[in-house]
Amino acid sequence: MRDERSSPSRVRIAVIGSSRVGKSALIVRYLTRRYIGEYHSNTDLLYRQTVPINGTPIELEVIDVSGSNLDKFPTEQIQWADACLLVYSVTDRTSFEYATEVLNILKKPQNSSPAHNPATSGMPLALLGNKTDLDHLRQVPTKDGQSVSAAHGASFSEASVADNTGDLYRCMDKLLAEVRTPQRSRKFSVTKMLGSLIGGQNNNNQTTRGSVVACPRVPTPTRPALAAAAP
Ligand SMILES: Nc1nc2c(ncn2[C@@H]2O[C@H](COP(=O)(O)OP(=O)(O)OP(=O)(O)O)[C@@H](O)[C@H]2O)c(=O)[nH]1
Repeated sequence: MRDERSSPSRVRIAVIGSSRVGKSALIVRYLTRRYIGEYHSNTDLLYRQTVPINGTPIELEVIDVSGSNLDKFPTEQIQWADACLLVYSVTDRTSFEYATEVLNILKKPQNSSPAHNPATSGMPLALLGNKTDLDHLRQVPTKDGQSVSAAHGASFSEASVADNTGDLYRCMDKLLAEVRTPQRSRKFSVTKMLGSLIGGQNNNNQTTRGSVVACPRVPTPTRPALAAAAP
């Protein structure tokens, strides 16, 4: 039975995956129900929106971890988050291997990885295979995603952000609902990290539409304004 008193008023999700798997498209789809086909960003983005979870308004913060810097493991972003969504493309085996690698690191015994610490232990995890509309190009069978997620205690979904299949909403809603425990202690200043994410004085590219805020760490002129996706 749910304990409403333990519900956090704010939930932070890190969305992690290789480049071009559809992380940005997925986040914007979830937050706005709209699909923007082309994004160009080589930096992390932060989105904020108030969403109702089981009838309770939750302040949702989502970090879209850029897939351009895969050589640098996203330790800070994972430590900042309450839950992680690992995204791969079913048409890209390498992206599945990267998501598996991240799950492996997160589940390694404590102290064997800088990302694994008391702040990430027990963190809700979800694995999502995107682009199921491109089934003719599929390189990752559904059963592979199922077995890897089961082995790591992560929930598993496949979805097409382009086709707006319902699984992506169920996946995100489930992850949010799983974040039931009070905010964990953190190893570093969240305020400082958010300051670096949104770029301090360089925050003049911030785009707001309703309660969705996209905050580029550095100006990214090639990224279309989020407002373009809204009615
Ligand atoms: N066919 C198809 N294309 C998709 C889907 N989701 C996203 N895309 C496309 O995949 C490409 C990459 O999407 P992005 O959202 O920019 O991917 P990303 O993971 O944020 O990429 P990085 O910013 O490089 O990390 C874009 O051309 C999207 O239109 C999907 O469900 N089906």
